[in-house]
Amino acid sequence: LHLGMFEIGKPLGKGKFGRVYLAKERSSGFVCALKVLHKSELQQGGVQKQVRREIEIQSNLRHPNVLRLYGHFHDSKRIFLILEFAGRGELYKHLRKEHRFPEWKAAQYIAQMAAALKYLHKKHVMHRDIKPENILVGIHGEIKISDFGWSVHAPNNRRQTMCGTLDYLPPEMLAHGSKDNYYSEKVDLWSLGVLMYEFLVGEAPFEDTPVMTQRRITRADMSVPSFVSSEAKDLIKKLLVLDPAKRIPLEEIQRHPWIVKHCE
Ligand SMILES: CC(C)CCNC(=O)Cn1cc(-c2ccc3c(-c4nc5ccccc5[nH]4)n[nH]c3c2)cn1
Repeated sequence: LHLGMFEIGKPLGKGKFGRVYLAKERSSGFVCALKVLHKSELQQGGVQKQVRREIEIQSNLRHPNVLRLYGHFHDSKRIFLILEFAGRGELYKHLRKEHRFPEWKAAQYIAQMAAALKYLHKKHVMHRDIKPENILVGIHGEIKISDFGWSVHAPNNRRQTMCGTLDYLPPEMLAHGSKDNYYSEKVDLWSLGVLMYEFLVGEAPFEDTPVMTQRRITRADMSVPSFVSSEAKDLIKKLLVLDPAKRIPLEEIQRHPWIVKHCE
């Protein structure tokens, strides 16, 4: 594996720790997204061990709704990640353009997210930092979750908050004031509820000033507009539950009437 075997195309995105380019593997014609990380920047950010761990984890993940990491290689200065190319790009751009998704589309996306999370949790991988900015869309309209922890930074209309948006943080990660305290994979159920709300309403349920957002999250203080169907509202209410143990489990999401109705 080395850079010469790839023909580099247009930039696909840029961020804090790296740029991503459309790339084609010369001999096979295989199209991928080639991400370039500079070792010096990783050192400065103190994240090189984390990146090695993430590469190890993601190389072993195989699911239609989880973005593939096919391989990686490096030269003296850079690390190259061979990532799956998602033919329809970033989900948040579609969401911004359409303002909000029709219920059938939101239900299909949530069903795919639940399937991806079920797969990740089974492999004891969690907290994939669920938010629209971390989701790509494949050529057949299927969603691909990725962990952009390293990259989201580009100025365009991603949520402009300091260290990434608070909107998706569950109460148990705010309560003790630090992100490092113990959390279980139930955090992903809360974030899935926030994602579902944003798909259907066009804005996050606790969107406010940073201080107010934290207060509203810890009180689960949100209201669902009347144009949202009662079945959808029922599922949102079963995900945005303060007590992690009381959130609807992934298996039950896939059997929920709102999902079944739109995913026959
Ligand atoms: C440490 C390492 C294991 C982390 C691995 N994960 C990432 O690097 C997360 N990441 C994925 C990307 C990314 C960004 C854009 C794309 C695209 C893509 N397809 C597009 C189609 C049209 C317009 C833009 C597009 N971007 N496909 N695959 C991508 C992958 C950027 N960062």
